[in-house]
Amino acid sequence: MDYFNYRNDELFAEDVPVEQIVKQYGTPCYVYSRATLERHWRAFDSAFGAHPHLICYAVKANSNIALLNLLARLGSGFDIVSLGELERVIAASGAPDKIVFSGVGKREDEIIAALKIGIRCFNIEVGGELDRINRLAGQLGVIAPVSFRVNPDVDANTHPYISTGLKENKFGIAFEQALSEYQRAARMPNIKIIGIDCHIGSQLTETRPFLDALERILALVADLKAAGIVLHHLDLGGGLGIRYKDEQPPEPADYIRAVLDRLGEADFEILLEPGRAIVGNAGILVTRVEYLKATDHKNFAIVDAAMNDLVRPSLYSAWQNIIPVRMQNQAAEQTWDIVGPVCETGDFLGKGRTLRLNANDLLAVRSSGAYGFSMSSNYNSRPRAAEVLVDGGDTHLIRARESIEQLWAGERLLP
Ligand SMILES: Cc1ncc(COP(=O)(O)O)c(C=O)c1O
Ligand SMILES: N[C@@H](CCCC[NH3+])C(=O)O
Repeated sequence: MDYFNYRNDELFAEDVPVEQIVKQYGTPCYVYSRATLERHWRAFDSAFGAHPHLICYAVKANSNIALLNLLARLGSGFDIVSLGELERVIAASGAPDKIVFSGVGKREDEIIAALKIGIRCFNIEVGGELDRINRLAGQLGVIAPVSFRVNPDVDANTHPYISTGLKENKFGIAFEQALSEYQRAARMPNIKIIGIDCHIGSQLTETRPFLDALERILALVADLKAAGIVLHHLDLGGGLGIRYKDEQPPEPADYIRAVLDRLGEADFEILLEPGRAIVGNAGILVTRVEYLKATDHKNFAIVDAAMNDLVRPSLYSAWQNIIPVRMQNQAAEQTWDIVGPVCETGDFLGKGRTLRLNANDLLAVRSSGAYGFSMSSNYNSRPRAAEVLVDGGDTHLIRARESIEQLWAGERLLP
């Protein structure tokens, strides 16, 4: 359920006609719904009831500071993977002690910044990172709170590019090495072990792989306890999928109930790092049809958004629904490839879509709130799209469309 619906054949974002947003801000344009974003976050948070927990929204899914700030106001924590994301959370008034820092390649300056600001936890993904954090914490005279991201080697049953919990993936400490890494950490003077972490992949549509991973993690937790290492929290990562087409992912409440049922009396604080499930269906990408091009083989609708704005179709062959902003019956129904202006054959937003189209029509690509703007680029020297947040009947420009001059800001001619 979201808040992008038709009223009298016209698409609305909450109470605002999408056409009105386009008149004000142009295309291509990302449009987000505050009500949807907040409802999705609360669905995770409330499912825990009284069980100690922290929802750490995965900033990479959509890192606009207005959205981060709305989540911070709800009490959200944040899962970050870079200094840039750390600074975004701070700029959005996120609480440092609710930040967990994931990622396989944390640089020294990133670790130092996180230690200085006092984040909740480092999710360590490689042995050398433990040594580095211990050394830098010592230099700063602080104790670093850590957990290890363990690779449980379970099949998340998702697209191979977004599966992260198999032993051939680069992520996390190998399951077999985890115990000895924890023991090594326990001997370090500037390290405090507080938890364990895993994240097995993204766009998961079943509960089973999550529970398989949890089983592996709990086995390790028992081994750690036997070795005298007691944990405060379990971080089960993100990855819960959304409906793009006909997927039927579990509701957050179903997933969380299954986790809590399995935990029984165990009173670990549970951390989750959902990204897509919170913001994916809270956003659309609005684009205008520039030209219609019919050939003997195919019909192309050439639109003004492209793979630089939304790369998921090109990168993962991801299917996202494309719908008209205004339903109309004048044009004949035909099958279209919806393509962008970028000079790549792989530049498409959707293929084989049956639509009634005229040049100049507006289209909305649904489910674009996650990994849409945050993965956008300037390829072909295309300024990045505007981002607009709708709140009931109000619209807020939360990121201005990039100007042409911004494209080469920072570049220099030789003297
Ligand atoms: C460590 C980590 N946590 C959380 C997420 C968020 O994943 P999702 O957007 O699928 O919930 C990701 C991305 O897959 C990740 O790599
Ligand atoms: N960017 C991917 C998901 C990767 C998640 C990052 N760990 C997508 O659009 O589906």
